[in-house]
Amino acid sequence: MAQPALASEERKPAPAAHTDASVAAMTDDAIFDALVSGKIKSHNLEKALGDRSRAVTLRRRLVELQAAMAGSAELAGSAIKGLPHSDFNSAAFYDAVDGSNCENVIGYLPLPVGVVGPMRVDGKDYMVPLATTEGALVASTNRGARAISMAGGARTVLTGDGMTRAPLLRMPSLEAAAELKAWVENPENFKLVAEAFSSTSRFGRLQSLVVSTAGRNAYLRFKCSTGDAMGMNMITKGVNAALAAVVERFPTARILSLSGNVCTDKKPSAINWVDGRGKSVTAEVVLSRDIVENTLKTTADALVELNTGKNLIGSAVAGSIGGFNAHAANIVSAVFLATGQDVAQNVESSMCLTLLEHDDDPANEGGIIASVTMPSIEVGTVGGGTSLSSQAACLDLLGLRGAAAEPLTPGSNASQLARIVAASVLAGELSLMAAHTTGDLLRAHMALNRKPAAGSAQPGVTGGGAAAAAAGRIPARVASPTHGLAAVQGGAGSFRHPTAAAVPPGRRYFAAANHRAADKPVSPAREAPAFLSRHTTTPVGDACPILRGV
Ligand SMILES: CC(C)(COP(=O)([O-])OP(=O)([O-])OC[C@H]1O[C@@H](n2cnc3c(N)ncnc32)[C@H](O)[C@@H]1OP(=O)([O-])[O-])[C@@H](O)C(=O)NCCC(=O)NCCSC(=O)C[C@@](C)(O)CC(=O)[O-]
Ligand SMILES: NC(=O)C1=CN([C@@H]2O[C@H](COP(=O)(O)OP(=O)(O)OC[C@H]3O[C@@H](n4cnc5c(N)ncnc54)[C@H](OP(=O)(O)O)[C@@H]3O)[C@@H](O)[C@H]2O)C=CC1
Repeated sequence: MAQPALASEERKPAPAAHTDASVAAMTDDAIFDALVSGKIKSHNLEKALGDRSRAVTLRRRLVELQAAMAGSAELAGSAIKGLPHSDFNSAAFYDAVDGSNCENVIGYLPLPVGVVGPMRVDGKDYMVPLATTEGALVASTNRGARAISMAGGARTVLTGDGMTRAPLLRMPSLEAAAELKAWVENPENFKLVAEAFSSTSRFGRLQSLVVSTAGRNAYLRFKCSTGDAMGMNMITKGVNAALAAVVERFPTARILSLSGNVCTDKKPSAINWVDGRGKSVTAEVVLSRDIVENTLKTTADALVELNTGKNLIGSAVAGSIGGFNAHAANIVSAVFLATGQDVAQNVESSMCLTLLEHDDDPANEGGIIASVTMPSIEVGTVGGGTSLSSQAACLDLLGLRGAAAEPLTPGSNASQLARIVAASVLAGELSLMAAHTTGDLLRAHMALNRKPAAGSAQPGVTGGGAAAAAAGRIPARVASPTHGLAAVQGGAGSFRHPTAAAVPPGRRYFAAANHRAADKPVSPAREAPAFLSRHTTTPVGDACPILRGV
């Protein structure tokens, strides 16, 4: 296949830079102002400062500000404080865990939490936390998020919302199994069963009950709404009560298990792919040629061709169920870990159909329509691991902690989280697919995903990043001293900050002052000047780049 990667010389030039030493000598307040004004990039802090703890502290201050722009200013402040970075209150943690999250506890496992964003989803900006040990994942998703926000944001639709549980009943005969099915599926009897189900929860409401039979086995697939909970305990409790009503009518039925695998929980299955489980969401973004070429550094033709060959045909050849994507599971798992979801449910939650299509609108020649359709995202904002302090802080960062409060209806927080999961997957898909088209995958991972032994070159990559770029093997931006590859490979590199001229048009945040596309919405944080003025000396208003929309 032709590699339509843009030649490195066609790419935007790297911006002018501070030297690392000059940045390290600045005060924290001065660096923070430089971050806000776009003179220093947040993801370059470690390299520029040579002090990773200081980098994390400064980045947290920035994320607090960015999250404040996306929602409640004070909430964002407490969110980031709730996510520990230097010390950890293990006694409170063990108290919280006991009786709800883990048994036989012997410790805890620190996992790095990175952040992606601001990413615009349905007109609102989000800072999305990702917990992962796969270097390059956050960088990649961040690139996709940037492309999405530059395009005005992702739009999402929720096409289904119901958790399922399918107990297995063993009937004395084939006929009894058929009779059970007919009885349960009769609307009058469904009402009886639903009443018993609903008596167990203020939020769990039975939506449907479909029976599959196999010989004398009957599988009753209950589907219910679960408010803001992911809902597995809730539905299992409801099903237990509902079955009492069923068994009263069919006393010879034997309940073999509350779960008969037709649910299907934590295992691959076609039923979830076809019928949905949890939240069914589609997220879409329309990207212009400029964004495809300058942010993703590829072309529409290359993306469309690869998506067809890899995500559609390749997955079909592999006999995939719901795996018509590049790496949805990467982003789903990372968001799940950060926000306290049941990570085993990433099996079905990661089912995803990625579409990258040419835009037939003549006004968007060279652009693409990108979407992910995910029928089975199982998430909650109450229950399970969501109430542990660090995970709750990550939900706070999204403004989605706990039960949705008035005037929102119960379930709004959980469904919004599912929409953000889908949009984040869209970001990850766009960036990885772009990297595949340009041959950047391995190089990015050698740079960001493998620490070299002291003094040794990276396996699989010879020479420094700049040398590799000069040889045309890697894109200039990856090889730029402002990014990881040069550093890992021993490139001397200096820290750079963009000049007004060097900032690409359409840059969303951290752009040089006074660049703003007039037709794009303004961040809600524009209305939070008091909060901002407490946190930065950068002027609030149009002159403050961080307050600007795309
Ligand atoms: C690494 C990039 C993004 C470089 O890509 P690039 O375009 O050269 O990066 P750039 O330096 O020009 O920066 C562009 C933007 O990317 C983001 N970005 C860039 N660097 C950072 C960073 N350090 N930290 C945070 N964000 C970063 C950031 O938004 C930045 O904008 P800026 O803020 O600079 O204006 C690209 O090469 C890439 O996306 N590679 C793909 C890596 C990837 O997606 N890995 C995921 C795992 S793959 C896997 O596990 C599954 C697999 C592969 O087996 C599945 C399959 O396909 O079968
Ligand atoms: N039992 C099982 O088979 C399985 C369990 N799990 C585990 O289940 C746990 C999650 O179960 P889940 O049912 O989601 O959570 P919980 O068991 O914590 O139940 C949710 C609780 O929150 C209450 N609640 C308060 N406000 C709301 C609201 N707005 N919306 C919904 N509920 C609200 C519910 O009230 P009310 O009492 O009125 O319903 C209920 O008591 C996870 O730990 C997961 O790992 C995972 C897979 C299988």
